[in-house]
Amino acid sequence: MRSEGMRGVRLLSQQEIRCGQRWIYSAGFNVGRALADTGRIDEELPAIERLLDAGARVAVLSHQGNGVDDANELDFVADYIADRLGRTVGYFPGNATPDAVDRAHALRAGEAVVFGNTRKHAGEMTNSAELAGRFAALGDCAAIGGFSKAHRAHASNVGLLGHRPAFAADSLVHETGLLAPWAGSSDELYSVAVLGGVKPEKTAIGLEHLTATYDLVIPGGAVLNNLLRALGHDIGSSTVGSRPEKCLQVSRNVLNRANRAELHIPDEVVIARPTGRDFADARTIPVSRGVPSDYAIVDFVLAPWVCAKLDHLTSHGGRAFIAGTPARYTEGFTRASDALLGALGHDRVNALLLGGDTTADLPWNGTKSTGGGSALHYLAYGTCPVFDALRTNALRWEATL
Ligand SMILES: Nc1ncnc2c1ncn2[C@@H]1O[C@H](COP(=O)(O)OP(=O)(O)O)[C@@H](O)[C@H]1O
Ligand SMILES: O=C(OP(=O)(O)O)[C@H](O)COP(=O)(O)O
Repeated sequence: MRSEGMRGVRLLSQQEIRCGQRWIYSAGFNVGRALADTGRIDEELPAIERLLDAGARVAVLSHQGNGVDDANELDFVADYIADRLGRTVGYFPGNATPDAVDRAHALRAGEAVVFGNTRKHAGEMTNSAELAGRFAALGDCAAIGGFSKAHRAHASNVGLLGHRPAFAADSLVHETGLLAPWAGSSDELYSVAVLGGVKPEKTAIGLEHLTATYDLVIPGGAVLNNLLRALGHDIGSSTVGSRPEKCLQVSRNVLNRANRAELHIPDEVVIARPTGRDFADARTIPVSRGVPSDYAIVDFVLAPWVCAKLDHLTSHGGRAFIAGTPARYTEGFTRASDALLGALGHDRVNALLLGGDTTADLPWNGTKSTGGGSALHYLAYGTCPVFDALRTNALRWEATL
């Protein structure tokens, strides 16, 4: 696979910023009010600060995703940015109305305003050109950050590029560079991918592609649950994620074909009964027994053969990543995750954690990517829809700016 990366993309860092210039800054904060992990905000700060230092007027656009239910508004993000940059940063709840355009026009040189959640609009996820045109009215040129949604062709990151000259923010350059050691296959480095969490990309992209390029794939979360379904096991009320039929199909395909990777299917899983608030009656059972209908899989036990492979990884060195929390870690089911983090934390292992919840949930001081699905997309295809759109945009607007 040839990685397109940032080839042909115009970079914000190489752009001269003029005082008074009106910039739209497309980010992907997608974070709860508790700000458990500020990585997705922090990585945009240097570029936003540079724009403001140069006297630009900056309209920040971002989404709060489907999983973040305690924060539909982004006022707390504006406050956090203001605090970190030591500047006044306003908040305006709308983003595609005449009022929002007025607010953007009222920006003074060197001032930023965070606009409301772009996911409020149905047209955001369908990449409506009409909605993108209304976002575009907030500025004259666009800086595209938000690596965490680079795999999504949405109005606020891809559609916008049909209307304005656009440049990749520093965060996109940083993230694609960071991921390079984990891309492709390697005959020298033993390669381990842990795929957990609940989002369908972990199966549809991660399981589908990493089984072809890595040596060992360890599924957890909904990835494991869908694989167990595909193997005919009863999984009770275990989580299967938002696209179970698609994930079941991918799981069947992977199980029925020859893969480079060995695939860990545990002999034993930890199950518990969801009570609404937490879990009761946790116990370890053989997978073959089937999960009772009122129980869910919350964790799993690494098989002895996979523990031996992890010993090989730590003694010979290699590369590894975790995309998606392997189990219900924050609810106290830490068995598989602790074992995996122990192996990945070894100094011979080049290790990475991917994604918003994964990096917020797990204790990890090593390398992190802010992208979960987007990072898997980039590792699988060597590009993401946002980079492709930025390349097209560079050709179209070459003569301007
Ligand atoms: N077996 C499981 N059942 C239900 N949820 C799980 C399970 N294992 C992990 N999870 C949940 O997955 C979530 C992370 O998933 P996801 O959003 O896909 O990760 P990321 O944001 O890192 O891409 C965590 O909050 C974790 O509680
Ligand atoms: O959190 C995100 O992705 P991730 O869970 O794959 O890390 C991105 O912000 C994308 O969110 P979305 O899946 O609501 O589009």
